[in-house]
Formats: sequence, structure tokens, C-alpha cells
Amino acid sequence: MLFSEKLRKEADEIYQGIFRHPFVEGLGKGDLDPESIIHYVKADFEYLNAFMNIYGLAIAKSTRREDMAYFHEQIAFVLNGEIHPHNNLCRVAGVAYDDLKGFPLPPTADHYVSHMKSTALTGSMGEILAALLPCPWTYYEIGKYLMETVQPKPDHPFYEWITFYAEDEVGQITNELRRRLDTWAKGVGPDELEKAKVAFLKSCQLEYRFWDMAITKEIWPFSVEQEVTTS
Ligand SMILES: Cc1ncc(CN)c(N)n1
Repeated sequence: MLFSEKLRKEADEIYQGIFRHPFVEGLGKGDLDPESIIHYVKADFEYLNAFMNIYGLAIAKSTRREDMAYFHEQIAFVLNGEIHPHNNLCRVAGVAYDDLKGFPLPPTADHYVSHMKSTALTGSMGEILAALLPCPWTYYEIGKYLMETVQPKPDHPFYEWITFYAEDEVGQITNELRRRLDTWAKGVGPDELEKAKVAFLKSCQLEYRFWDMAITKEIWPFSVEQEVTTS
């Protein structure tokens, strides 16, 4: 069994939990609370900016030009592609996307970003790939799950969101990340594999918590000034 297949098996409980999460159910039913959508998009805009920073850290650690080109391409996808599902969410919530940019990360999103950044700074290339993988992989599976269970028509409020993540492009991004991780895994020992597994499972758990964060509209306990890293 490939390393990424083993990871997916270990994380199955978390994936199943994500498919049944109230936010994901709300995407399928088309009845999400607009305030939860707004909370999610504010956090996700900053999360995706941090995700691009992490690709940048992966470039800094790359020793092969081909790896640099790969991470560079992935930045372009996040930058130009993921604005479409965000725009869909904003339209349904009745808000302008620009009004949701530049907010500090809520605690869970902050935790997720810190986990990926520290892995990128201190971990091996395999750990970095493992920490990044749940981002496209869980969304690709959510997209496919909603396509199968809801079979949305173009007039479904979240048609664009669902079809974007169920598309082949997100599948290819997931498969390429898995292929790179599996290639790395063939050349390392059990300790290295264990560290990559831990990084992967933590990102999966934080994917689940990210949806919780949106439903509960999680905020910091005190409204002191917070750092915003991007605009
Ligand atoms: C938290 C999170 N995880 C994954 C994705 C999909 N790239 C996203 N937009 N946001």
C-alpha cells in the first residue's frame, strides 16, 4: 500500500466527520447561515495567503529546480483559482469579497497556519508535503461527496463552490501532491514516515476544526489588537 493510501486510511474517521459536518451539510442543503459564511471567508482569505507563504518556504528548501517550478505553479492556482469559490460564498451571503479581506485569523485558523509554518521551517520535504496535503485532498473529497449526494443543478446556491472542488483540476493537484509524498516516502526510514504521518493527521484534524470555527463563529477571548499579515 502506498504511504498516502495508509495516511488516508488512518484519517478516514476524520474525513467521514468532515462530510457530516454542519457547515458541509449546509453547503449541500444550500441553507448556510450568512454570518458563518462571512466568518469562514474572512479566515480562509488569510489562510490561503499563509498557504502561499508556505509554498514559498518549500521553494526556499527545494534543492531541485523542478520542485521550485512545481511549488510556483501551485501558488498561481491558489492566487487565481480559489477566488471563485470565495466569490460564490460572498454572493450567497450578500457581501462584497473586498470587505472580508485583511482580518486577523481566529484561533483555529491561526493554529492551523502555525502548524504548517513550523513544519515548513523545521521539517523534511516529506513532512511539508504531508502537512499541506489535507488542504486539497479533503476539499476534493467534499466536492465529490456533495456532487454524488446532492447532484446540484446550476441554480443550487453553492453550485460553483461544489463543482470547483469536485473538478479534475483539484483532483490532479491532490494526486500530484500524493505522488511526490509517495516518492519521498520510498527513500526514508520509519522515523521520518512517522513524523510525516503526525503532520498529516494534525492538518486533517485542523481541517475539521476550521469548519467548526465557521459554524461557532469562533473569536479570540479578548478584543485586543491582532496582527494581520496580508491585505
Ligand atoms: C482551510 C482550507 N482548507 C482547504 C482549502 C482548499 N484549498 C481551503 N480553501 N481552506
